[in-house]
Amino acid sequence: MERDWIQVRRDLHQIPEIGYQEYKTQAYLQSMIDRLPQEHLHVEKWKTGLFVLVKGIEGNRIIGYRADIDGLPIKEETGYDFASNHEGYMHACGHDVHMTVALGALTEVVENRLKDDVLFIFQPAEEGPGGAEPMQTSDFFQHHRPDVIFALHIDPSLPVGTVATKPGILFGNTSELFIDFYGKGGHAAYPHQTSDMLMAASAFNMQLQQLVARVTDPLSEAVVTLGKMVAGTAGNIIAEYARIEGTMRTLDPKVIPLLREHIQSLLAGIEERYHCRTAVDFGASYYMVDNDSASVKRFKAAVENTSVHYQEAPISMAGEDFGYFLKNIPGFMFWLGVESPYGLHHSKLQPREEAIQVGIEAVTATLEKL
Ligand SMILES: CC(=O)N[C@@H](CCC[C@H](N)C(=O)O)C(=O)O
Repeated sequence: MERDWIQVRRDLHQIPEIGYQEYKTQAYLQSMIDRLPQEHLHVEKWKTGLFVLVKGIEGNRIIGYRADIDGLPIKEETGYDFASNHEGYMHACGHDVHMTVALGALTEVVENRLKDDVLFIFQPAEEGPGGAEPMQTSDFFQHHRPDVIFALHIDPSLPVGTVATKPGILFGNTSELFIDFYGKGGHAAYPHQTSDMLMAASAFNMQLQQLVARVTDPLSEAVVTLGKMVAGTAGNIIAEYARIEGTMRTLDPKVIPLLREHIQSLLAGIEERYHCRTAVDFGASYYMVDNDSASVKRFKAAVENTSVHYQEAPISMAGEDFGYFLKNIPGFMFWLGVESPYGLHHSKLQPREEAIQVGIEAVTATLEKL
């Protein structure tokens, strides 16, 4: 059956919702699945996500395919006439494309049943606080645990028609970082009577970067980014409170606890120097995406039989909670080229929509051969 996957992607693009708020998204996905012949389908809700099991002809194995479904708190600036209807939120990480490709592959598999069962996983909260780990503890997953699993992520830097991955580590380990600074505010003209939290948070930011320069082994690879800092109320009031939000990424999972330990010690110094109290929360952490070499080999062979071009990918410090699936089940993740002048997490991200059909072709071919 011919479907307009570009329209589906545009519909999903208009309703981005953040982690565990994906109610409209779940309802939209469910409505698309309801239109398919139901005979060999079983749909199970999990929080704001969905499991969709397609029974195969023999059903000796289960192949898992996961698509993440959440959006980001970014104000869209694409100028699309199908831009986000949710002010301040955007599918700026391509999960609208991920879901559309999954629906396309699901439709193919329902219409041309495979030998194996296929479990499609529409997973909430990839951007945080993480859905992959808790989803695996559900009864449904425990009873339909895939033997092998894979997923894709769009890549704005790759041309349309290209997919890329590698055996071994593809994405790093991550840990979020949230710190509140509590001090004493006051008049801009009397700093000696205050403890300035804007200053404390700035000092912490400068010291934090030195951890990567001087604490971690240069060969172990690490990056620490603070993406948000909030402090103060007006130009002539010394800030009594500041908050920073950030993330750390490493290739070696042992480096995350090391960074956390040094952050605690830096904060003890900040408290003493700036006469303040701090509270740190390391939020969610994601395990690295470590691709199984044999599965990558089968993926490469599968796509080489199609019009899709395969190439080897470099390691990325992006984080992906799909790593938690791969911690327990062999499989892999790959990049799908979408050629956008603006990158992931950018308000002008514009994936080329021809990539959707390429994704459907690559995923369907892989489901047949994995
Ligand atoms: C592919 C991608 O962009 N993933 C996100 C995952 C975020 C993990 C977590 N919320 C964190 O910020 O550490 C990424 O930012 O890499």
